[in-house]
Amino acid sequence: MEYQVKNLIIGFGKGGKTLAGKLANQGEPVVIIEKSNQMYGGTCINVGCLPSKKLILQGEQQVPFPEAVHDKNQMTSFLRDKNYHLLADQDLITVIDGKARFLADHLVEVLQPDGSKINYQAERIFINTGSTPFMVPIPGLAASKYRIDSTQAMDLTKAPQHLVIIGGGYIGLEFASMFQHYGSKVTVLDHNNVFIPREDRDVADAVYHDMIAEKIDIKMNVLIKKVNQDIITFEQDGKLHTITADKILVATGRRPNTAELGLENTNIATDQTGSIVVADDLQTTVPSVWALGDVKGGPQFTYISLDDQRIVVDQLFGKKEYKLSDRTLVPYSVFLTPPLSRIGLNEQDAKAQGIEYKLFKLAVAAIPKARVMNETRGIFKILVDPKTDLILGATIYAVESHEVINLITLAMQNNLPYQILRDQIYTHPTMTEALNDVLKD
Ligand SMILES: Cc1cc2nc3c(=O)[nH]c(=O)nc-3n(C[C@H](O)[C@H](O)[C@H](O)COP(=O)(O)OP(=O)(O)OC[C@H]3O[C@@H](n4cnc5c(N)ncnc54)[C@H](O)[C@@H]3O)c2cc1C
Ligand SMILES: NC(=O)c1ccc[n+]([C@@H]2O[C@H](COP(=O)([O-])OP(=O)(O)OC[C@H]3O[C@@H](n4cnc5c(N)ncnc54)[C@H](O)[C@@H]3O)[C@@H](O)[C@H]2O)c1
Repeated sequence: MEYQVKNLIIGFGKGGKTLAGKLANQGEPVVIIEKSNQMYGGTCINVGCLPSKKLILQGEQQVPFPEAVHDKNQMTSFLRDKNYHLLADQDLITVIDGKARFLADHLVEVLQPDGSKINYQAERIFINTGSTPFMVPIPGLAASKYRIDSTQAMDLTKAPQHLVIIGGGYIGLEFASMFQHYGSKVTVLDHNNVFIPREDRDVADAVYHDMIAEKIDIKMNVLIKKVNQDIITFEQDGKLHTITADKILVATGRRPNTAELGLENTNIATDQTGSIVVADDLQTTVPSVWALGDVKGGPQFTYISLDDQRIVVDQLFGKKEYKLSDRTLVPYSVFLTPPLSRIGLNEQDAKAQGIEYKLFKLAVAAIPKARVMNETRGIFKILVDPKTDLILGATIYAVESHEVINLITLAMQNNLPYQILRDQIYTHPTMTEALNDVLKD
């Protein structure tokens, strides 16, 4: 069977689902294809941000792990159902279960769960297929029955006694902190010789020492030689070591979901990482085929996928002004306890780029709300341009930093001098009000 459609979206991720709603609001019909009925709404709500943050919070609140997993599952199934109906209940939107694959530039085949196939010839195609965990080629790792990914880690029936995590990036550190709260002994193995290398050393040292103080074992500069089921052999400082794990969580990055998309049948180009190559307006190398979110490479965050959708909508229905190159400020938060958040430049970037800066720094212990919350660890660092008074960047390692960072981003985005944040009336007691003090000359 072959259908002609105006808009075809492959993947029910953040960008794709939001775009589907916008297209329908413009009176246009849309077909959206999703390969798994457990993934309506995409990675974030089902197996990514929201379930992990729910488990992190419940771990901090000392909820027993099985209960926390149960609550997490209730939340994800509620959100999945809500997301499905938000689209499927609209007259102009058709949600199709099935795996999509290109047969030609504008021709897509969908393999449905019952084995039947439908073809769609589409005027416009939007690829939003996300990413999948990348399996490092360590001998024996793929065959180990102790190996899990982040999705499986969040569905365990009990917290492992000894969790070994390969990779000390976002997932590795967030899950290390989370499982430590559920009572697991946690060891993190990372091949980098520097811990969280993109951060300033004083901040990284503070995070490292706080994690070590919580008995999380972090081993850097590690070369993993082999995995024999639950035994991991690695080299560090020229010596061979072995450790035994109840579970081995592989958190060594995620790669775009392009391998099974049939792109070899098209003129859609990918780069050496498998990411779809896009222009500044997010069109691929085939006109009227766009890529949004993780699948196009670059930062892998839900809010990037959402913002990609803004670029596409602006091309289709707006002033055609908003482009990828306009997105210069992207904040992030690593949800440790306490969280580490960042926007713009830090000291090491400023020095490397020869940018002059004035540094404002405050220990979290000086903030009343931190005392109220019994979480006095961490630091605020804000860099300001001494000539213009504009904020160059901020790193906040502090409880609630994931909220405060958004206010600083807003100030930077709107070119507000730092004095505006310094002299603002803030509610009390809050972590935000620390900006009154941290920015004092
Ligand atoms: C454990 C974890 C925690 C995270 N925490 C955060 C966080 O706190 N904050 C944050 O911003 N980001 C976080 N992320 C990253 C974030 O989840 C992703 O960047 C984001 O979800 C990517 O969205 P997307 O729109 O690109 O695609 P996705 O949401 O991944 O959607 C892609 C969809 O396409 C479907 N699909 C794939 N191939 C096909 C095909 N051939 N045919 C049909 N359908 C297909 C998939 O099933 C999926 O539903 C986290 C990720 C993980 C794994
Ligand atoms: N809070 C958030 O926004 C959040 C949370 C979780 C995930 N995410 C997203 O998910 C993506 C994937 O997360 P991730 O942690 O898997 O990837 P990552 O790129 O953040 O970290 C991967 C880590 O694995 C290490 N590594 C790679 N190969 C290794 C090897 N052979 N041996 C030992 N260590 C090795 C790297 O040095 C790095 O520290 C991230 O890029 C992030 O954007 C975001």
